[in-house]
Amino acid sequence: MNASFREQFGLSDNGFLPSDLPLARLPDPSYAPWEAILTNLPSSLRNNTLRSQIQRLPVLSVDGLTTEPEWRRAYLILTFLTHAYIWGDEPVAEVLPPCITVPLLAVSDHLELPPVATYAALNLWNFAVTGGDEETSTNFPFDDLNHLKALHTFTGTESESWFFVVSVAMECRAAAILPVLLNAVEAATRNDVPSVTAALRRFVACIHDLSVLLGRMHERCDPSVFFNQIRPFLAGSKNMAAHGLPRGVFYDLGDGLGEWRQLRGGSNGQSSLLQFFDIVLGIEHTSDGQHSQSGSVESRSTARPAEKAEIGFHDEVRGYMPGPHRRFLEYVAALPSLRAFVLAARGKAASALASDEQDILVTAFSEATEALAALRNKHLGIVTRYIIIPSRQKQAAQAFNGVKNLHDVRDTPAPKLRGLASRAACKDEAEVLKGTGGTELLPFLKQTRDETLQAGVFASCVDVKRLQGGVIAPESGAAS
Ligand code: HEM
Repeated sequence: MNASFREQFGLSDNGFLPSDLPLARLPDPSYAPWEAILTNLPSSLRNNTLRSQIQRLPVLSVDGLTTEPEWRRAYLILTFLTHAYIWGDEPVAEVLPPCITVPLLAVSDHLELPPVATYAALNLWNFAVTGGDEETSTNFPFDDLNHLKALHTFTGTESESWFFVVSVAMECRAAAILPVLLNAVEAATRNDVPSVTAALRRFVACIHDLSVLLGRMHERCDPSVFFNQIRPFLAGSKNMAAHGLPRGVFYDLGDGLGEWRQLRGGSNGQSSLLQFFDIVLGIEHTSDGQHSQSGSVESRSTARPAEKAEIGFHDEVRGYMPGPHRRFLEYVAALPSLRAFVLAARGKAASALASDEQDILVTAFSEATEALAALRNKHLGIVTRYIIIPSRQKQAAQAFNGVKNLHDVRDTPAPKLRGLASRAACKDEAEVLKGTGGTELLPFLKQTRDETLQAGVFASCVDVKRLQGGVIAPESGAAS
C-alpha cells in the first residue's frame, strides 16, 4: 500500500486508525465552550446540568475547522454531546437543539458520516496513549492496551474507557495484515498459490492475536457497569419507540426547519476491519439483524428474492463508516475474492490436476475461516456476558423485588438508570434482545458466525453443525 493509496482510502500504518494520536482539543479558542462541556460531561450528567448547559451554547460556525484531525475532533465532541443530551435525563429528549444540530450536520457531511455517535467517534478517534516520554515524543504503540485510554467517556468509568480502547488495540494489531491480504489477492491473479497460502497462514496468526486482545475485555470492563451505565448512552434513535423515541430524533435547525431521523446507535459492528476480512476472503452475510433467521445456507438459498432482507446489516452499517473507509471496502469488494481462487484451485484438484500445493491452499483457507468464526464465537460469549446475562438478571430482579429494588442485586453503588436501562424489561425485550445498533442479537450474531464457517466448508459431506462442535467450543454460555 503506497502513500497515495492509503491517503485515498483514509488508511495509515495503523490500519483504519489515524497515523497520529487523535487531537485532544480543538486549537481554535472559539470552540472552548464545546470543549468545556465535554471535559465535564460525566459530572454534568450525574448532577443533571448537562441539558441546560447545552441549551445555553451559541450556534458555532464550523469555519474555524481546518485540518482533518480537527473535523474528526469536532465530530467526536458533537456526537458525544448529542447522545448525552438525548439519553442523559428523563424523559429522553426527542429534539436536538440547533446549537448542536447545525454544526453537527456540517461536520458529518464533511466526514461522510451520519450525525450520530459511530464507532469512528467512540473508538477510532477517541484515544490517548499514557506513559509515553513527552520530551522525546516517544509513545507506546496503539496496540499496547496497558498504555491506552479513551479521551472521553459518558460515565467517567474505567470500564467505559477500556470498552472503547480494546477495539483500538485490535484495529492497530491488525494493521499489518491489510497489505498482506491485498497482496494475496494480487498473487491470486498470478496464480501464485504458495504466496496466497502463506498470507492465509499469517491471517490465522493475526486473528489469534486479535482473539487474545478481545479476551482481555473482562479485565477492566465490568458487565454490570457496561449494561446499566454505558450501553444506554450508545443507543441510537432507530427502533427506539419503546424507549421514548417513537419518531426518532428531530434535528432542529431553528427557524422552523429540521428533520426527524432514525439512526443506529454506536456499535463495534461499524468497524471496517471485520468487513474487510469478510470481503477479501469472500464471506457473505445476509441478515438484516431484524428477523430470527435459521442461519442455514439451505433455507437462504431456496428463499425467493422477495423473502430476502432488502439490505443486510453489514451493508447498512457501511453507511456508518467514514467515507474513505466505505470506499475502501467497495474497492476491495470489486476485486476477486480468495474464496473464488480457492474454489478454482479445488476444481483443478478434483479434475486430476491435483497437487499438494492446491490441497494445502484449500486447508489454509478453511483454517482462515475457522479462525475468524472462532473469533466471532468468542465475541458471542462476550455479548452473552455483557448483555444477555445482565438483562436476565434485571428481569429476575424486577420479577422478584419490583423495579424500585433493582439496585440491590448488584455489588456496585446504585447509579441513575437511563434510557435502555431505566425501563422495566418488557416481554418483547426479554424475547428479542436488541443490540445498541438495533439488531436482534443472538440469532444475528450466530448467523454471522455460521456464514463465516460455512465459507470454508467445501466438501458436501461436511456438516457445519459438526464443525461447530469441534472447531468452535461454545464460550461462556454462547449457545451454538
Ligand atoms: C463488551 C464488549 C462488546 C459488546 C457488548 C458487543 C456487542 C455487540 C452487539 C450487540 C452487536 C450486534 C450489532 C449491533 O447491535 O450493532 C455486535 C456486533 C459486532 N461487534 Fe461487538 N461487542 C463488543 C465488543 C466488540 C469488539 C471489541 C469488537 C472488535 C472490533 C466487536 C466487533 C463487532 C462486529 C464486527 C460486529 C458485527 C457482527 C459481525 O460482523 O460479526 N465487538 N457487538
